[in-house]
Amino acid sequence: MCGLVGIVGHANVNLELYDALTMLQHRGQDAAGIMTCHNGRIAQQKANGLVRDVFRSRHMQRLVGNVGIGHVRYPTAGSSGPALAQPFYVNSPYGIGLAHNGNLTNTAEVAEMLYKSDLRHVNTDSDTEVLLNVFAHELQKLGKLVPTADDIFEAIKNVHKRVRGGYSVVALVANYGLVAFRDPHGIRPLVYGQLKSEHGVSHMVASESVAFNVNGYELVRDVAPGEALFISDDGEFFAQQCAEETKLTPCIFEHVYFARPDSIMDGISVYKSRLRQGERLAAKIARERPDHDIHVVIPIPDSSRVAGQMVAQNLGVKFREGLVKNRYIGRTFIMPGQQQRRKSVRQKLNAIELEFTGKNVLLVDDSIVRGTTCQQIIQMARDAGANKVYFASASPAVKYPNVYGIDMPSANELIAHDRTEEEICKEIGADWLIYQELDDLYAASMDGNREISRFEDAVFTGDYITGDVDQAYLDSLDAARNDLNKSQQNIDSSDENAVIGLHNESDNSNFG
Ligand SMILES: O=P(O)(O)OC[C@H]1O[C@H](OP(=O)(O)OP(=O)(O)O)[C@H](O)[C@@H]1O
Ligand SMILES: NC(=O)CC[C@H](N)C(=O)O
Ligand SMILES: [Mg+2]
Repeated sequence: MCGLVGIVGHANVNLELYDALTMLQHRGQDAAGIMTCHNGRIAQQKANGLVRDVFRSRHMQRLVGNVGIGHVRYPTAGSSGPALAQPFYVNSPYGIGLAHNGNLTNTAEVAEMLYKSDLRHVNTDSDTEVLLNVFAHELQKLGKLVPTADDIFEAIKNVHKRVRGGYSVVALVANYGLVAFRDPHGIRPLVYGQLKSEHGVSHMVASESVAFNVNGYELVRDVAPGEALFISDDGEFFAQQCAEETKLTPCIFEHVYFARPDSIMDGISVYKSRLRQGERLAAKIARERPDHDIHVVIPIPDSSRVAGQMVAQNLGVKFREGLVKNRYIGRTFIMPGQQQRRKSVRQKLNAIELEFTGKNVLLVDDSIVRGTTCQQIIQMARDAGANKVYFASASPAVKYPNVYGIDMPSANELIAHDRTEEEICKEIGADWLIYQELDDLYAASMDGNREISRFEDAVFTGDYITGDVDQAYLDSLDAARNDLNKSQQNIDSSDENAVIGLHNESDNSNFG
């Protein structure tokens, strides 16, 4: 998952972009980038690392302009090397920078068309570079020296016809303004907000509404599936539906894990959705184990805290923070390799022994994906002297790959793939395991927005809503991105002879 932001303001927007990216850091820890435009000149800084490490004051001084975009990256295509950090840039037409959250499912075929029919060169394995070139080509075809909002929307209509998958996008068109659009299913989130001041209205588009809060912007609405926004350099706002068929089908995993609880997406408070997940999970536990002997409920920080509280409250059992999180370690699930993930769980979480010793403990997590976290935490609970260790997941078993922007490419790496619940329970070393029902997970989110009748839920069901994902595609994704191959790609990309971004700064040192 990546995080996006785009702003059209009245003065330099670099600091607002930076603050927004820090609020979106949980969506991508691999690389960060900001691109701004002033008097037709584009400036950018992007590199591997966290937001606080990538941008120094000397970069901020150069990132001038009242229009800009920003990105934090969690790779789902190509390596995690610096050449694939976003935004991407193309010089023709106009000079366009683009950042993307999601994943295209027909990248290979579109890349081939770009080369053979559109005569465009793509220099990396990034699906985002492909997406940018499709947008640029469709704009170029219109042959306008000065594009109107309608021209931009026309180009986006053609982008929707050519690409498949999940994509929320922000783009900067030099001298003209900010563009934002969302795929026809609205798989990845995108929200629009405003700040009214004595200078007029400033506009912001972002992955999550928390990016508005830090900057004092008000959430106005979600960008609709298939819809595009264009905000000109001088703040004129245009919006148009650009897809022929649309149906809001947002990713349910945002509500389980990815989004911050203080965000509101597609009209749903993520916090309330997680509270309801906890209520529903407690009800299932009470049904299945009316005479349970749980002494204490302990959440696995961070993401399961909210659901965990409701599980405890509704079961009438004590809630205790028995695991302390090291605040300087990031999210483990979105780290690129299994070795790094495994090590991070131990660095990140530490048990308070007295909450475990001699007790029957119910550990609650939001999800079990590869099983890295729960296996280690269950062992920690035993080492701390727990009597019985039960485990509850606030989402159903994750059995199938994700192809729309979450890096779960390989079914074989998922602990629940081809295993029964009993086998999973044994594998993770728990005394008992319970999963949320899919209907209950749905209800927890739908109660926040009754207009949504379906979520993108393929990791639980294997049903891919874009209709183009077949076994051959899943096999090729697995081959390209399983942990072993990915680590090789990442070694290759860190080689000093590896391709570096053509428009990158040569100096990415962190001093100054
Ligand atoms: O089964 P696994 O492969 O271990 O993946 C699932 C775990 O990973 C995530 O935590 P993470 O540490 O990434 O972030 P968090 O602090 O937001 O919970 C998620 O919340 C689960 O705890
Ligand atoms: N997680 C994402 O949204 C990834 C965006 C894009 N596919 C990349 O790999 O850079
Ligand atoms: Mg977690």
